[in-house]
Amino acid sequence: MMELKVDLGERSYPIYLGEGLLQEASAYFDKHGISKRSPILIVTDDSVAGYHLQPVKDGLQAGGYNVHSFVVPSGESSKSLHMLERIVTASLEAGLDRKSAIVALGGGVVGDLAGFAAASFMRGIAFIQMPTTILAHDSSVGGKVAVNHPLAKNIIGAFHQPEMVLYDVSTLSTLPKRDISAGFSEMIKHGLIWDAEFTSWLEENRERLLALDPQALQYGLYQGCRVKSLVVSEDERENGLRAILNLGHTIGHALEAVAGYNELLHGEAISIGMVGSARLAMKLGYSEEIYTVTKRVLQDFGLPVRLPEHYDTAQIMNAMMHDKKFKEGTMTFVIPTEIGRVEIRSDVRREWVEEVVEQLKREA
Ligand SMILES: NC(=O)c1ccc[n+]([C@@H]2O[C@H](COP(=O)([O-])OP(=O)(O)OC[C@H]3O[C@@H](n4cnc5c(N)ncnc54)[C@H](O)[C@@H]3O)[C@@H](O)[C@H]2O)c1
Ligand SMILES: O=C(O)C(=O)C[C@@H](O)[C@H](O)[C@H](O)COP(=O)(O)O
Ligand SMILES: [Zn+2]
Repeated sequence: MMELKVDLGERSYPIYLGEGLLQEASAYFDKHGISKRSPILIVTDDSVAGYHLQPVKDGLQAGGYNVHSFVVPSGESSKSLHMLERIVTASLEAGLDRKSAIVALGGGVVGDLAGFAAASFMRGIAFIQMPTTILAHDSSVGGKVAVNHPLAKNIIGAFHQPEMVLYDVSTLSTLPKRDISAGFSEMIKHGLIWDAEFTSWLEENRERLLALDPQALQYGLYQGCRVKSLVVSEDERENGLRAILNLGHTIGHALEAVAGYNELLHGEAISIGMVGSARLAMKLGYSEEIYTVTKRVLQDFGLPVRLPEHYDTAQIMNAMMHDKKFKEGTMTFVIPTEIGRVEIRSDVRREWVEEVVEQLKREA
């Protein structure tokens, strides 16, 4: 088992990463003082539930915890106010109180949704992340929790840090192929924004990673979590540095919203968005090499780099105005300046963005 700390003063917490951790959930809950006298609610989705809900429930019940569960349909559409209300109903029916915890067992959708339920129920109760996707090495760390609005991604949310992240990597073996690739999109992002060596390592170890070789996978997840926790520890509430974690997201989030959250997976939209950011970097005078490497590594991991023709550029431009980095009438982009380095730029011209969106439709 490997352990990393997210260093946030009194809100600090550990990320436990290893095989078979879900079977030991009860011992971790004991270690973190989770109450046995107040009910716990596990939120999961209908795919994950089939594999992991019962064993996790059984283990916690055997350890003396009073466990309830709520299962949402799998997919991005569950990150909605409607589903949030249903979780609150389930929490009230199960008798959750201010000493209760909500547990997210699943990928980023369940993590963001259950986390926002924990942040808002009774104005905030304890929250535990049990990630089951590769992408969730990103989403389970850092405390950003939210649901979507039809017009804007993650626009109703909060910062609410978990008590711990219990990352059982043996759950990843049942992931569908498309979600494996999508998960690597955020891992590649962590390399591109922070660590050129890690980016090269990802390229060199692509085959092992895509085959879910346990050693390679755990190293990759550890490095991804490390970058994420370093950045979050510096700037918990995105007053500055944390925005670098948004590489590819200004365009990517707009694509997800325009498509009604049911066409591109988050990791896929971010992949296209990162190629867009590399193209914007060229317009700002940075080298073509950044674009070439970004596109190559994403394509090698089976990720899309081309925007399907039917996406309307004007709609994408409008959706980008709802980005949380859009302030005082100015769009802000995370721009790669070399592999492993990015800059936050507010001097990107609107016509360049339009051109880049059109270029993304012709990406080979
Ligand atoms: N809060 C953050 O900092 C943050 C960071 C990155 C992404 N996100 C959010 O995360 C979401 C995407 O997360 P995701 O890619 O994990 O999506 P997801 O939660 O929808 O999971 C992907 C798919 O895999 C299935 N699944 C999950 N675990 C499985 C397992 N072990 N075996 C088999 N199937 C499994 C799910 O049912 C789903 O169909 C987006 O909503 C994105 O906005 C949040
Ligand atoms: O944790 C962050 O900060 C990130 O930007 C990580 C992103 O991968 C993630 O998709 C996040 O939810 C985006 O944040 P948002 O504030 O743009 O909604
Ligand atoms: Zn993301």
